[in-house]
Amino acid sequence: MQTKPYRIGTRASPLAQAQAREARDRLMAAHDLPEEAFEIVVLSTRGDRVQDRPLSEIGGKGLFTLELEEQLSDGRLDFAVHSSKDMPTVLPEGLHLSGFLPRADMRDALIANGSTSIAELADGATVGTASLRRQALVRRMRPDVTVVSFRGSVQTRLRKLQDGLADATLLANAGLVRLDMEHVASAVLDPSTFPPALGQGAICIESRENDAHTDALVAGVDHHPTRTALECERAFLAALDGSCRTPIAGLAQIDGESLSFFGIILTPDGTTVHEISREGRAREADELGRKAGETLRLEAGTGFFESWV
Ligand SMILES: NCc1[nH]cc(CCC(=O)O)c1CC(=O)O
Repeated sequence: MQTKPYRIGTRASPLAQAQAREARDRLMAAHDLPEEAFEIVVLSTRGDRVQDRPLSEIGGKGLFTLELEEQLSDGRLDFAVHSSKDMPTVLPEGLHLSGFLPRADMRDALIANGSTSIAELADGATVGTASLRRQALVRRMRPDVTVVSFRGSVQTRLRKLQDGLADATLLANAGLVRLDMEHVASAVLDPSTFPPALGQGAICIESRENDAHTDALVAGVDHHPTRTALECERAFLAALDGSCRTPIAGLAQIDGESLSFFGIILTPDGTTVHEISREGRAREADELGRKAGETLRLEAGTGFFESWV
């Protein structure tokens, strides 16, 4: 019997803390443990502190996980809770993703003062987003739209919208749901025309590879179909060397033993697009994602990746 509480690491944003509580609540239910068996440790990360520049400029996704991973590696934390889409494909040595909670809504929500689609936005409207994927997907449909950088927590971005810094913004619907803010969405966008980020909507748990005790705990909440979908999506991302500089989107869906995958890469202005769809077996998720990424990489050619970095 564990005597000290499990130390759960999370970033400080309200969304990150809601995700940590969801992981804790699921672990409590799965193992019939009291709330006191867990302690949620809130850390501020470099990615959270630097909000005036796009992520792609300040060093990418790793900045959101660095502080948590340091404390995880040296044993100050037992595990960390993250949004899968914020996780780099390569983790620090000795750490692994030991669990995936059941994926929530993976779609993007449009928040646009009444417009219920990208097509309906006013001529020359301004869209606030710091995501290269969202920027490219919007500009693909609406080259007349101007994109302005919006970073910060969900609350910060909604405040910027209210302050008139843009006519519309896009947020992960899963985040709105977790914050009980679904009502702010003007529309939830169809993944076939507005594909999500790889990993969007799925909460993951990161822990030490040699910590069998934590692995056994986390196994109680690991959701197999979500893990399989994420294996495919992360293999796709890794094959494309998914730096934060390439607009990239996609989705793996599991139906029993089968898997269907859709992936897309674009130039930031949305004028050049390469897409791929693949059907296969769930048990080959990793290979299917990797091959889809390699195929797309060849099709696009090296010039595609070098044209704007
Ligand atoms: N980059 C920030 C981030 N990371 C994960 C989510 C949403 C929650 C999720 O995808 O599970 C968000 C906010 C957003 O994109 O609106």
